Amino acid sequence: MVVLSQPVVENFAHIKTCMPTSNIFTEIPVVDLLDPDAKTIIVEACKEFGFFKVINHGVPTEYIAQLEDEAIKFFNLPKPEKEKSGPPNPFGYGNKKIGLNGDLGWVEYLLFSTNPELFSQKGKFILPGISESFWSIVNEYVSAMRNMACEVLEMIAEELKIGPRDILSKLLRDEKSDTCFRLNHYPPCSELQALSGRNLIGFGDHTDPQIISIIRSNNTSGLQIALKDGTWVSVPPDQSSFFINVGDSLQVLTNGRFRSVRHRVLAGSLNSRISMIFFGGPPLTEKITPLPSIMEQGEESLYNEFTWYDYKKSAYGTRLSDDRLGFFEKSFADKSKKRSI
Ligand SMILES: C=C1C[C@]23C[C@@]1(O)CC[C@H]2[C@@]12CC[C@H](O)[C@@](C)(C(=O)O1)[C@H]2[C@@H]3C(=O)O
Ligand SMILES: O=C(O)CCC(=O)C(=O)O
Ligand SMILES: [Fe+2]
Repeated sequence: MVVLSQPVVENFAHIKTCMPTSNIFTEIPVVDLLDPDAKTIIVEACKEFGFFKVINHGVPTEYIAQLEDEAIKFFNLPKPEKEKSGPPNPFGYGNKKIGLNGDLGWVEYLLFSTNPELFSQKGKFILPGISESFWSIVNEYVSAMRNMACEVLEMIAEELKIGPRDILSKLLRDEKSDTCFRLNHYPPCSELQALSGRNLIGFGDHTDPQIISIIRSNNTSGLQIALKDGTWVSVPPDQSSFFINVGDSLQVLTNGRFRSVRHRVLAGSLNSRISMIFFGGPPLTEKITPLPSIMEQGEESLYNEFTWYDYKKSAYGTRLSDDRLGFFEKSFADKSKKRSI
């Protein structure tokens, strides 16, 4: 169990709450990476849920444990120490404020770019609260996540028969890949639970903008995903497995065949949740458009053409729960025309 010092009762008045749901996601697709049928299960899961769990992943447990220990050490530091690495712009330490447009959650976090140019200046780390050893553990972990994300993307390319095996994974292997990494800590909040039976929203509902995200957490629940019909279901935690999300960019690259999954995190009343998320993104100049090899004869793109830079620029101007992809859908112009009549 994670031992984190209890937070002082802080003001949670501006943070949204919701009733805990009893819906447990029991049909969660489980992908055994050593199973020869893994690629079929992955593609089915990406179409139906945009989400699945990975077991037999081969990531050494010591990488995971070391990183979790470092994260706990960091989040246990006194507030002024942690704040030396903030406020996030968008990288760095953040507390409750998510993004730049007024979103709040019961969470503190560290957000990193995995591109060292953004973090080191002549070998000196820009985030003062982050030691070199912490940084090197993050690097080891991120490179294990990149390998796993690429393996999954290669299985997808094979199963969909969309040309070279690396047609998707090369976007993450590119040295200019715009990938980021996040450590989240959701302190428990027993007071609210006792007062109202409600849970604080740790991280509000959203889709991830990138191609693919890999979530790993300790054994504390909180992650929920929305099914196609909009029902929220709770994902049972499993500290030895990884959970994979389809991001907006992969939805576009597959012309809507895969579903970018809406998800959120509820803070618990008893235990801290610690999560680490790898967000695999393409280079900024990459055009995000349906892969020509996936399109059937006569099929049209559902989206206007844009680069990852265009998408990110637009995404950073939105609130967490906004439909970011909506602005780029071809039907968006028609929808807004109809609305104004
Ligand atoms: C409110 C916001 C936070 C976010 C940038 C945004 O304007 C909209 C997308 C958000 C999100 C969700 C997934 C990842 O956690 C994240 C790092 C990302 O790439 O997009 C966050 C952004 C953030 O926290 O800065
Ligand atoms: O902390 C988690 O488990 C998920 C958080 C998340 O979805 C995100 O940071 O984008
Ligand atoms: Fe997310």
